[in-house]
Amino acid sequence: MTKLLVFAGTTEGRTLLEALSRQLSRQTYENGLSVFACVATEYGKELLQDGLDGIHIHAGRLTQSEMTALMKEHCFDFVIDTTHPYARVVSESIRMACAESGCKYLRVVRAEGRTLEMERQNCLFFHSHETAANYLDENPGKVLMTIGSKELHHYTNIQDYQHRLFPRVLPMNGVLESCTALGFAGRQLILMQGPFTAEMNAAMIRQINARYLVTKDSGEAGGFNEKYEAAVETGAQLLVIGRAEAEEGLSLKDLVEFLDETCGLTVGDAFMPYSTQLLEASDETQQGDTENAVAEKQNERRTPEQQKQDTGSWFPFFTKISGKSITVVGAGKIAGRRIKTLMNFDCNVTVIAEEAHPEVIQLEEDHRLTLRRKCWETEDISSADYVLAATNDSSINHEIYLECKNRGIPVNVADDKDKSDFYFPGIIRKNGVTVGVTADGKDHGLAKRATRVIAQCLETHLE
Ligand SMILES: C[C@@]1(CC(=O)O)C2=NC(=C\c3[nH]c(c(CCC(=O)O)c3CC(=O)O)Cc3[nH]c(c(CC(=O)O)c3CCC(=O)O)/C=C3\N/C(=C\2)[C@@H](CCC(=O)O)[C@]3(C)CC(=O)O)/[C@H]1CCC(=O)O
Ligand SMILES: NC(=O)c1ccc[n+]([C@@H]2O[C@H](COP(=O)([O-])OP(=O)(O)OC[C@H]3O[C@@H](n4cnc5c(N)ncnc54)[C@H](O)[C@@H]3O)[C@@H](O)[C@H]2O)c1
Repeated sequence: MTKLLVFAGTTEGRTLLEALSRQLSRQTYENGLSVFACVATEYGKELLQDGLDGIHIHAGRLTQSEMTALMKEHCFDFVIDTTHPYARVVSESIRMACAESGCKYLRVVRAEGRTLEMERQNCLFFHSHETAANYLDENPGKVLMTIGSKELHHYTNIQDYQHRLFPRVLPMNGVLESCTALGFAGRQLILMQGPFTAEMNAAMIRQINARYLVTKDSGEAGGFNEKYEAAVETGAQLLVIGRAEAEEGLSLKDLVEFLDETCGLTVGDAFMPYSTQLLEASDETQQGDTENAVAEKQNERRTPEQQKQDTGSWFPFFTKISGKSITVVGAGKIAGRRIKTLMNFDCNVTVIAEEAHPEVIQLEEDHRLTLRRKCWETEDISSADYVLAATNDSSINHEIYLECKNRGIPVNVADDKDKSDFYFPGIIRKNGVTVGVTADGKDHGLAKRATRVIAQCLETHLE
């Protein structure tokens, strides 16, 4: 009998547990494997909700002595630590508890240092302040800067930085002077000394309506965890500059190989690299029949019927948008997101909406679009080359659709894909490359995840 305890809470943890769960479902004898999992956070619990048959999951933070007690009670052969790279305190406790209970400790580290899981949680990593500044220059929205004052000058090339950036710096005369010299006015500056709690960070993000939080890869002492938690909670994107020092341990693949060899298991058979897993996770969990899904995915040979199903219905022509007029009806959550994306392209955006998202209002104040605060009327689209119908009233969206058909204007209807002439893709722009992502309108969550994965990949690999 092999008894495993897995401290999860990251994508690696979930991937490992799913593979172990598949191993358990294949087990024909009783005394082969038993798996106990611990997750500390709500997020970890959410990730683990589906598809983990046969695994006992404990949710909630354990103290070191509770860990030791659990380990002594179950006499685990191996305790596998896949906790977050920034959760150093937790790793340390697990290590100590293993030493006290005599269980063998195995640490899983990320091959690339990080982090599809963090990417999903709104993190982007940059090697230098320059590349982060370039990114911010290309992506609109307010920014809470928590890198101190010495490196701030890297960010003054960002268009409109005096309005977009809110540096949080130490309350010292010299610091204030250097920030003022860089062109930051009093209303942009937050002069406060830390440490800051996650709640405090979140409140500041909300107060300035920041879309981004910029931090150095400072580890615990720099309050990284509190910033990370605040970013996750508010939905702000965390831009992390620099790399944390590498941690020692096994990659997930090596760990699985080790388990298979040492314990006579075949976990590796059901193991897919987690980037693949991430993309495929939703169909897998929805289908429930994970065994079949894995077998199918591993089978390269496809029947003609399957190949037909794989044929895309949406071709990514890249359309010349320069100088074109795009009318967006609605300025809420969805329209707002799309308008922000359009701001990275050279087109004339006109927005028709009764109520507008604050960021759209800000864009109007910055003269980057035309906003007409009114009810939609047919004439509003008369000069449009493309129309996005994104009000929260489906009958209005339908009217817009009919009017566009009447006038031969290509239209996108946010609440009914069957009425759309074009889909709005997930978009990434990096170093002059534009990527558009579609899942053929069949799975928006998948399109979103794929967009995140590709963005991360370009961020890491495209110089
Ligand atoms: C890629 C992305 C671009 C963008 O929107 O910027 C995008 N949807 C995204 C996210 C998303 N969409 C939805 C959710 C809620 C959760 C869920 O239901 O899963 C989430 C998740 C979220 O918001 O987090 C709900 C939803 N979406 C559509 C309908 C109506 C329908 O299906 O008929 C409904 C139900 C509405 C309702 O309930 O009334 C339709 C469309 N959405 C499309 C694009 C088009 C092609 C998609 C494709 O290629 O597969 C398509 C077909 C037509 C179009 O609108 O162009 C973006 C990811 C951006 C990113 O990377 O963050
Ligand atoms: N395609 C997608 O990715 C996706 C995702 C989620 C939701 N949706 C759909 O998108 C639509 C918009 O959702 P939301 O969350 O942005 O809504 P929202 O409530 O945040 O915003 C609605 C916007 O429409 C405006 N509006 C309503 N009636 C209007 C009218 N007659 N004239 C002018 N403006 C009008 C409002 O003033 C507001 O700006 C919904 O139909 C929703 O079902 C699409």
